[in-house]
Parts: sequence; C-alpha cells; structure tokens
Amino acid sequence: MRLVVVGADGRMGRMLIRAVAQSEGCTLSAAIEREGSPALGQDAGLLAGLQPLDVPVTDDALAAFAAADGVLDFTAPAATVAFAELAAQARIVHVVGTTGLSEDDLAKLKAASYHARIVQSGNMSLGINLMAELVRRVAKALGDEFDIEIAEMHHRMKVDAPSGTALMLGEAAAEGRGVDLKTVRVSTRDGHTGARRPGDIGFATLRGGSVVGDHSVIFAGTGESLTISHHAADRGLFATGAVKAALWAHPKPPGLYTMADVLGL
Ligand SMILES: NC(=O)C1=CN([C@@H]2O[C@H](COP(=O)(O)OP(=O)(O)OC[C@H]3O[C@@H](n4cnc5c(N)ncnc54)[C@H](OP(=O)(O)O)[C@@H]3O)[C@@H](O)[C@H]2O)C=CC1
Ligand SMILES: O=C(O)C1=N[C@H](C(=O)O)C[C@H](O)C1
Repeated sequence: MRLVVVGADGRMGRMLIRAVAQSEGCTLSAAIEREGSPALGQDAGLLAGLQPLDVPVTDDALAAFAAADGVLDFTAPAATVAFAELAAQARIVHVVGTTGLSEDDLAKLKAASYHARIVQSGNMSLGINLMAELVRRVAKALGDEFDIEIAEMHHRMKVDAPSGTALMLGEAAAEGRGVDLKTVRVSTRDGHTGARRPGDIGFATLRGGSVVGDHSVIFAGTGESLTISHHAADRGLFATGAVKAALWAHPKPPGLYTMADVLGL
C-alpha cells in the first residue's frame, strides 16, 4: 500500500514516516508539508532520523494523493478538512488522527467519506480504545450516583483542549448513561461555581513538559471511587495504530470508520 504522510515535519509526522518505513505491506510514496515549510526538499527518511528513503518532502498534495492508496494525517483541523476533500477525489484511504475538529469539520469528513475510506479517531492506541469500551460499560452499570470526571495531561506544545481522547472517553461515558455529552459537558470551572450539577461530566486539562498523553476517568461515588487510567509512554504507538488502520481500510468500501472498527472492539 502506497502511503502519503502529511504534516511530515510534525511530532507525529516524523513518527508516521518511521512507522511506514518499518511496517510490512506499505511504502512511503510521498511526504507533504505546507508551502514555505523549511522541511520542503529534505529527504523524509533523514527528517525522521532514518536512512534516506529517496522521498523528498513536497507541498504538492494533489499529485501525491493521485499516486497513492492512502494518507496518514495528524495535522490541524483546517488542513485535515482540505486533505479529506482531496482524498475523496482520489478515492483513497484517509486516516485522520487530528484532534480539535469542530462539528462542522466532522460533517465535512462525513461528506468526504462517501468517496474516501476514512478512519478517524482521537486516539489510535489499543489501550485507549479498550478503555473507552470499559468506560461505556462502567458508566452504564453505575448510574448517576457516581460523578464522572475526566482528567488528561499532555506536553506543553498541545494546542487543543480537552484532548481528542478525553472527548472520546466523555462520549463513551455519555453513551453508557444514555445522554448527549453536549448537555452534560463541563470543561471549565473557575470562581464560585456552585455545587456540582448531578449528571454532569467534567473535564480537567493539564499541560506541561513532554508528557505524551495521560488520561483518567474517575467515577466518584459516596464513600468510594473507581478510576480507569491510561499512560502513553511513546507517541510511536499512535503511528503504528495509524498504519494498521490504513492497511485495514484499504480493501473496505468508502465510509467513515473508527479505530474500534479497526481493532474489532
Ligand atoms: N489520534 C491520535 O492518536 C493522536 C492525535 N494527535 C493529534 O495530531 C495532531 C498533530 O499533532 P503533533 O504532531 O503533535 O503536532 P505538530 O504541530 O508537531 O505537527 C503538525 C504538523 O502538521 C503540519 N501542517 C499543518 N497544516 C498543514 C497543511 N495545511 N499542510 C501540510 N502540513 C500542515 C504542521 O506544519 P506547521 O508547523 O508549519 O504548522 C506540522 O508540521 C494534533 O491534532 C494532535 O492532537 C497526536 C497524537 C496522537
Ligand atoms: O496532541 C497530542 O500529543 C495527542 N493528541 C491526542 C489527543 O488529543 O487526545 C492523542 C494523544 O493523547 C496525544
């Protein structure tokens, strides 16, 4: 499978180049960065700390997608929406790891998925996708007398909050309770907030250092609490998950898939 990595010079872009180069069943056909990027012209392998791969970084996504079977995209929301339209035109696989997507962005991905095979997830790791399943079950079993709070910590460079993973876990908890997350989501607390509203799902965001990604879902009852946690030690695991998703989606019909579909959860 010929794969394009977009956002090739990003933290995840470099990991994705390595994952493609080191995985069986796929090759790196192009590496894309935005116009004016200092990475343009550099060899993608060298950029990712590998031997040269003879794939220079370019800004010509249209030509790259036309000559590929799939694209791995961990960039930014506006870029991802534009790449989804190009992936739809090229009828290829589009693996979307980008977080911070708005409702409008998600609607555009849905539209693109009538022609592209899109796998979209706020987290490509096995552990987090299993955790979402557990959270759904626990939220269903425990009911409203247990307050749900979701805490996450990421590196100082992260630009969106709460993390895509935290929102995914929040959606799972809300589904377990049979409610719409939008109606119970509390993402900020400051000053005299009043007592906690029963049924709310709270989010706490921490940023600092080089933390790859830590998530906890706390079910706080009266006299007891239950916490489910995940610690990501290396962002290579997200890249490996993205390659797995691309290979899985290659023979599938157009549609919008999740990592839970890929992992068979
Ligand atoms: N789903 C998952 O499992 C995971 C998701 N993520 C998400 O992936 C995204 C990227 O994270 P990270 O790698 O840390 O961020 P970085 O900022 O390090 O990388 C993003 C890269 O995308 C590039 N980019 C932005 N717009 C374009 C464009 N139009 N064309 C080409 N390249 C573009 C950026 O270039 P420039 O710097 O010039 O803007 C940058 O090189 C985030 O949304 C993050 O939350 C991260 C890890 C795991
Ligand atoms: O920006 C990151 O780094 C990460 N982003 C994803 C998110 O928003 O949940 C996944 C992972 O936790 C790392």
